[in-house]
Amino acid sequence: MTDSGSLPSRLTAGLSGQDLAKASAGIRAATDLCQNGMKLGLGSGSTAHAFVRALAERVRDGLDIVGVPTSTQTYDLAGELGVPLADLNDLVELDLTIDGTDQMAPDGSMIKGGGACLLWEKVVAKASRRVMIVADDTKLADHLGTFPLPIEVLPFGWRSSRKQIVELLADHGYENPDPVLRNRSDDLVITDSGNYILDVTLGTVTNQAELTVLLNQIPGVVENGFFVGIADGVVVGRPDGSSEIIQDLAGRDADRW
Ligand SMILES: O=C(CO)[C@H](O)[C@H](O)COP(=O)(O)O
Repeated sequence: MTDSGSLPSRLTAGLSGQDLAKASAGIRAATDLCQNGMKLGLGSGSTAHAFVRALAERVRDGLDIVGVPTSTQTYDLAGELGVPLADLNDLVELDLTIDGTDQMAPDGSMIKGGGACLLWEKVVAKASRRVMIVADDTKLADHLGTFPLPIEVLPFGWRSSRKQIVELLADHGYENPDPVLRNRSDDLVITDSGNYILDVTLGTVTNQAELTVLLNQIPGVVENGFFVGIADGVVVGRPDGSSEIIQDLAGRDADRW
């Protein structure tokens, strides 16, 4: 389902290239996927935030939804824009989550966590009956792994957790894995749950389903950025402002987009 209909200029003014692609995916998701009465998971990152801005316009026009943010940044943005918010503990189950991705393979598996929000993002996605991803077309890859995998670890004993991560990855075919503690502008990145992020570049990944289980068995690993069997579909935005909705990704048997 491709759409290159006109985009509201107040949401796209001055944007070009990848930013326009992100905005077009976000606007399409808010326009075509959100309906009255829905309990929505609100993703994190610039593409999900383009969605939140477009959703806020629909709320101002009368759309009746409630949102659960997947990060403090999304909580702040959605709150400022007047999107009604709720605590996941008060809703327990959601109708639909719209979130971004760092990389998506043709079977719908993803690497997420470039914005350090993977833990809340996975909790919210797994609480949702349906998960749709918003992405510019650079995020679609024939396989995962060129984007470094984020792994959220407890600060307590993180060096021991890191050592076990290295051993696990080496045992599963990855040469000299080197998880790096994430810093931004020389400051250690601390997640919304008070944890650290280790980023590890893996190259070509084909065993993401197995790794996602094994990584989470290491004491101190809180969550990893593989999202396998979670996305139902993707809204792909392109630099010309067009967008396409691809449904039924989970379990899709394809090795190329
Ligand atoms: O997983 C995420 C944050 O943890 C984001 O969804 C991901 O990093 C994509 O971000 P952007 O839309 O800015 O490219």
